[in-house]
Amino acid sequence: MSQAWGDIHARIHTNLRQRLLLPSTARILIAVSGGQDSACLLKLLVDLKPHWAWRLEVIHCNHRWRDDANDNAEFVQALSHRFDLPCHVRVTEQPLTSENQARAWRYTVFGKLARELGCTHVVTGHTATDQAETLLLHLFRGTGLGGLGGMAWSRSLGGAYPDIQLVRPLLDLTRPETAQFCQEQGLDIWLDSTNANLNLRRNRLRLEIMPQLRDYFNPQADRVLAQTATLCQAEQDYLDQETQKHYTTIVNEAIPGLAVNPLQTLHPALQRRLIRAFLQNIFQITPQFDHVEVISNLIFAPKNSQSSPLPKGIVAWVDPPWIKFPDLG
Ligand SMILES: Nc1ncnc2c1ncn2[C@@H]1O[C@H](COP(=O)(O)OP(=O)(O)OP(=O)(O)O)[C@@H](O)[C@H]1O
Repeated sequence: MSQAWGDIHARIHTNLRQRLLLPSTARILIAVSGGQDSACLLKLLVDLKPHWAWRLEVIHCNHRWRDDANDNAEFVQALSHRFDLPCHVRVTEQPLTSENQARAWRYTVFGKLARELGCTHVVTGHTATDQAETLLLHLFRGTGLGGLGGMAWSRSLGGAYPDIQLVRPLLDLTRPETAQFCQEQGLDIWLDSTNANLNLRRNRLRLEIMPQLRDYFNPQADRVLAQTATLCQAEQDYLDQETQKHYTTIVNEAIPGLAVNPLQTLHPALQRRLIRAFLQNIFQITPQFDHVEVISNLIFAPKNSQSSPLPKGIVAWVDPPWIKFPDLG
């Protein structure tokens, strides 16, 4: 056993044990695109299977995006058969026009198949590098704490499949590590031609910017950014709870308005969150930073002060003890 294999094997095993990610004897559906991360995931679970007595199955989703999509599916089937695992391929019937749509379709497929097969867990090959890239993409786009939160190690698949857990056992491995693992294991990987397209922001980040961050700023850049994402997630969860706690005291949906006096006593972070939640719930708008600031500025403003217009032409005004908003019915 090579050093790297032993090291990664032990790290995954420890994470599985300490975080209670995948119980012994569980029936597990492994999501495999054929890329280096999910190939690494597949091999690691196969290696660890004797210890945990899992039953493993593989799912590959064919988005029909590329001419070689069928070859990609056959590649995953061959990889699965090499390890004696049943492989299920699902092909989309409707054309998928965006990454988000494709992801939503994949997760429905995962849930449906897991239910059919009696699998309690679906696992994906998301890594610390994915966490780091997502955090940077959100930062550049402009975001609050919410956009900086990382993916969880384990969560319910949700929707129609709340009883099925989505687990990401590789969240503290980096892409360079999964690449090295695949190479040392002599594991063929499927090279997705679209991954080389530098017009896609994530590819630019993955192929050019992340290597520079590792070389010039911190060799552990992926991991420290992923840790930041984890911290942001926890703080986001806490602030969400606090927002919920104050919402009914501050918000009057019938007026509709915000109660100025209790709002004045809160920290600006909570004030902003309450305003955002109010605008979303009452007016179904997704407020930008400036929209929330415009309302924040009314919290200590004199009577009859007005905001500049928000989306849908909404203008708020101060009428103590309320900041009032128009009733759009
Ligand atoms: N077509 C697919 N079929 C099954 N699972 C998929 C598919 N695409 C992605 N996944 C799952 O989601 C995870 C993250 O997807 P993402 O698109 O970030 O990875 P990728 O670049 O396609 O490939 P990989 O992560 O395997 O290197 C994958 O590791 C895999 O577990």
